[in-house]
Amino acid sequence: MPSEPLSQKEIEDRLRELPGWAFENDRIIRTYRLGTHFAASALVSHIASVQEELNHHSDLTLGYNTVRLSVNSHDAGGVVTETDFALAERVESLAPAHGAS
Ligand SMILES: C[C@H](O)[C@H](O)[C@H]1CNC2=NC(N)=NC(=O)C2=N1
Repeated sequence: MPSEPLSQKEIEDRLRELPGWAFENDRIIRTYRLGTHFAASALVSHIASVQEELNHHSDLTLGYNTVRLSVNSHDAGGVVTETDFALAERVESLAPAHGAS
């Protein structure tokens, strides 16, 4: 997966395809809301398995009924790359089955 920094325009273009995601402090971020704390913890576990598979890891924050992801590419110097969006797209594809919004 290319780890070249994406331009601001490229990031904005990609975010248009990912409702709920935003660019903040050189990271892409998303907060999911779940029905229960246990559902939120299950989503964290599922995301962690995908992150291990991709070898790309976000900062995951588990709240009462929320899961917050914040990610960029350390190996590229702490900027947003295609790999971050690959992770975001994988999480977007698995989140609905958890009842996440
Ligand atoms: C050595 C290991 O493969 C690398 O450090 C991986 C691990 N997970 C990672 N996660 C993130 N977010 N960025 C990276 O550059 C990265 N690199």
